[in-house]
Amino acid sequence: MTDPLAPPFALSDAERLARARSDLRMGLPVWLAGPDGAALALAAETASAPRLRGLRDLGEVALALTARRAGTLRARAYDGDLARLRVPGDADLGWLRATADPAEDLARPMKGPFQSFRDADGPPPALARAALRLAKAARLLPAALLVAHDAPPPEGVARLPAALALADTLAPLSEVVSARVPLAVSQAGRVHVFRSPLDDSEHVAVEIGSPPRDAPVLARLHSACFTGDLLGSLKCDCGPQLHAALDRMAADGAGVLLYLDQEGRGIGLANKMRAYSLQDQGFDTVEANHRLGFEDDERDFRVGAQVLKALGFDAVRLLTNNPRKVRRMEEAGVRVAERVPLRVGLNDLNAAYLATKAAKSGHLL
Ligand SMILES: Nc1nc2c(ncn2[C@@H]2O[C@H](COP(=O)(O)OP(=O)(O)OP(=O)(O)O)[C@@H](O)[C@H]2O)c(=O)[nH]1
Ligand SMILES: [Zn+2]
Repeated sequence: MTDPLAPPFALSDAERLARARSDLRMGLPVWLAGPDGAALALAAETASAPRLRGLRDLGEVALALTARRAGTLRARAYDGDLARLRVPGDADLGWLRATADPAEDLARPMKGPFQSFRDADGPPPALARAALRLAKAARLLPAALLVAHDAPPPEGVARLPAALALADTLAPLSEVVSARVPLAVSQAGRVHVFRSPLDDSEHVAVEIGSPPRDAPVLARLHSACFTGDLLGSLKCDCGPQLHAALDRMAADGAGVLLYLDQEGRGIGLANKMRAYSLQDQGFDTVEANHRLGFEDDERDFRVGAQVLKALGFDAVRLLTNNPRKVRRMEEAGVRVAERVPLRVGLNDLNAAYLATKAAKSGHLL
C-alpha cells in the first residue's frame, strides 16, 4: 500500500497509526485494508451527518461495536469479541449515538432490534476490529462505522493496513527533558517527562532524592486521575494515594513516582465521565466500563516498566494494592522485590468502589 508522500517524507508505520487515530478523532475517514478486502471507517462519536451519508453512498454501512457493548444492547456478536450491526437506511446520528453511547440506555430502553452482519457479509471483521482498536486508542467511544470499499480511497484519506492497527505495539518512549522541582514533601524532587512518537501521551516520573540504581527502588505507578488527583474527588482513592506515596518516598529519602497518562484506567477522561454517569444510574465501576464497550482495565502497564528501565531501575518495592500491576511489572522484566500496601483515602462515597475493585479486580484491601 503506498502513501502519497515520497521519501524522506513518506510516513513510517508509527506515523501512519498516529495519523489514523487523529483523523478518526477529527471525524475523518480512514481506509483500512487487509487480506479480506478494504473498508472506509469513521469513529461513531465524531461522525457527522454528511460523512455518514458519504459512507452510505458507497454501500451498506456497519456499526462495529465490542461484544461488551453488543451484549448490553442484546445484539448478536457473531465475530467473537465484536459485533457488526447493520445500520438501518433511515438511521440518523441520533440513532448512532444512542447505540454507541450507553448514556441513554435506561432513558431509551426500546432501541433495536438490531441485525448483525455475519461471516463474509458486510465489511470484514478484521477491519472492524482494527477500527475499534483505533477508536479506543484515540480515547473515543469504541464504536466505528464501516463500509466495504475495495477501490482506492478518495484522495487525501489516510490508508492503513489493518494489521498495523491490530499489532501489539508498545510505543517506544524516550525522555524529553528533566528538571529539578522542589516539592512540599521533599526539596530533592526532579521531574522527568517521557514521550512517544506514536501517540500524544506524556508520562512523567517524579524522582525523590537520588535512589541508587542497583537496589530495588520504592516506586509507585500512578495512573492519572484528574478528578481524584487534582479536584479531590471523593469517588475514588487516587488523590490520597498519590500524596501518601510521595510522603512515603520523602520519609524514606528516595523513591520514584510514575504519573502515567492513563486517565480512567486507560479509557480517557471523557469516557470516564460517561462511566461516572452510568455509576449514578446504579452500575458499578466494572459494569459501567463494560456497558461502554471497554474492558475493566484498558491500561498497558508495560509503559511504566519502560519508564523505570529508561531511568535505570530494574527492581522495585512497589506501592500498590493491585496484584495485576505486580504481575505486569514482572512480565515486563522489572523485578518486584516487595509489594508495599497503600491503603489510604477510604470514605463513605468510595467504599463501594473500593469494594468492587477488591471483589472484581482482585485488589487487596
Ligand atoms: N474507568 C474508570 N476509571 C476510574 C474510575 N475511578 C477511578 N478510575 C481510574 O482508575 C485509575 C486508578 O489508578 P491507580 O490508582 O494507579 O491504580 P489501581 O489499579 O487502583 O491500583 P493501586 O492504586 O496501585 O492499588 C486512574 O486512572 C483513575 O482515573 C472509574 O470508576 N472508572
Ligand atoms: Zn481516581
